[in-house]
Amino acid sequence: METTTIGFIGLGLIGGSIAKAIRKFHPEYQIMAYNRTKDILEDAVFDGIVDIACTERDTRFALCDYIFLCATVDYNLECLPWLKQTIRPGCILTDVGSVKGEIHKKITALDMAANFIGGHPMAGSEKTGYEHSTDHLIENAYYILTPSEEVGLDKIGNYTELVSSIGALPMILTWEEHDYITACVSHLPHIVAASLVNVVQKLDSPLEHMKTIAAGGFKDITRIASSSPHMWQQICLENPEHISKVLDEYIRLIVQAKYLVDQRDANGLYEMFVNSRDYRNSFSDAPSGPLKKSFTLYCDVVDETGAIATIATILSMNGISMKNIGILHNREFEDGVLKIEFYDEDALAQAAEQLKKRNYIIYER
Ligand SMILES: NC(=O)C1=CN([C@@H]2O[C@H](COP(=O)(O)OP(=O)(O)OC[C@H]3O[C@@H](n4cnc5c(N)ncnc54)[C@H](O)[C@@H]3O)[C@@H](O)[C@H]2O)C=CC1
Ligand SMILES: O=C(O)C(=O)Cc1ccc(O)cc1
Repeated sequence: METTTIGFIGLGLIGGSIAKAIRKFHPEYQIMAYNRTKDILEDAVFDGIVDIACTERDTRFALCDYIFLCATVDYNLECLPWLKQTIRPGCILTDVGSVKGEIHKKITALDMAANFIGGHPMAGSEKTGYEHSTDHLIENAYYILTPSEEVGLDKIGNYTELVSSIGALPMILTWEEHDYITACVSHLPHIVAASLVNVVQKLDSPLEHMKTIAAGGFKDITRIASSSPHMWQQICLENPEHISKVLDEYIRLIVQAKYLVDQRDANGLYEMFVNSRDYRNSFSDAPSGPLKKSFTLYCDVVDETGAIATIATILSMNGISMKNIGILHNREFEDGVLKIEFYDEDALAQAAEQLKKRNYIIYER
């Protein structure tokens, strides 16, 4: 039986991470890629991630069962007319862009809808480039699929399975739903983070006291302000109506907050914070989906020799088996935490209890 062939146009943070995840879970698949920077392709071949390094408009893309468009939005769009002439009839063409409207409109205009399923992994980082890609970036993250209306159910089924098989959680939405939802939970937060950082820059004195003492809360809420300015510029330009609509509501809430402050409205202010606290606490940080539930805790550790061994010893002395242990560096835990995975809920609860007893700071998700 012929093996599945997957093509990538653009092999940066997201393309590289998807390619690495496919290599991890489907080592037998054939992966081909084109990237503007040749060195990246050479690295990916050297890493064993890519089998075939392609040139621009390489005719070998005709062999692909899936093609992931993971370059910049404008380049992805630019490739479509050529892809229309190149792909084979059964090929699933997909992208990873943060906004879906523009590509769907272009796909329809080019009469390519029978092959196109938009994609958007809801995971990323403020860093870009293949060198920051990992095989676990999209693990346990929602992966939104926006099938074109003309795409067959068999293709949707196959693509959904592929997404699940590489550890992500597929969720099907229309592109309109996608663009409205992400305007609120992804695009607005980036604008808010940028504005917060800019307000400090504007109001701070030459001695930069504000910048110096900005504490954990400020850093948490503005971490995403370090993301790629070019990428977020493009996202805002691609999704202006939805972003403007959610900004209207956000500005209304900010004006209301100012009014409560100006009025010294103790009850109103309290209500505002109670409401946001309770609603935030009701968010699930651990997405549930077709994947097996994972029983994981995160623990702050001092960066010194033996710190991990001490924790491992505490757990084993209490008869608690670990499935996995390792240092995790991501945007949420800026300085790195120890991630410990257990086999079941009971082991997780016991481990949390034992570590808290010894004053370790534990985060459960
Ligand atoms: N960065 C993030 O956190 C997330 C990004 N996305 C989406 O993924 C897409 C890609 O983002 P990243 O992977 O972060 O960017 P990136 O900058 O890491 O990767 C883009 C890749 O495309 C290549 N490229 C750019 N122009 C090209 C051209 N003309 N020809 C060939 N290759 C070209 C670059 O060399 C680079 O390797 C964006 O559209 C973004 O909306 C989606 C989810 C998360
Ligand atoms: O939640 C965010 O905005 C992120 O930090 C990572 C990210 C960036 C861009 C996306 O399209 C999806 C996820």
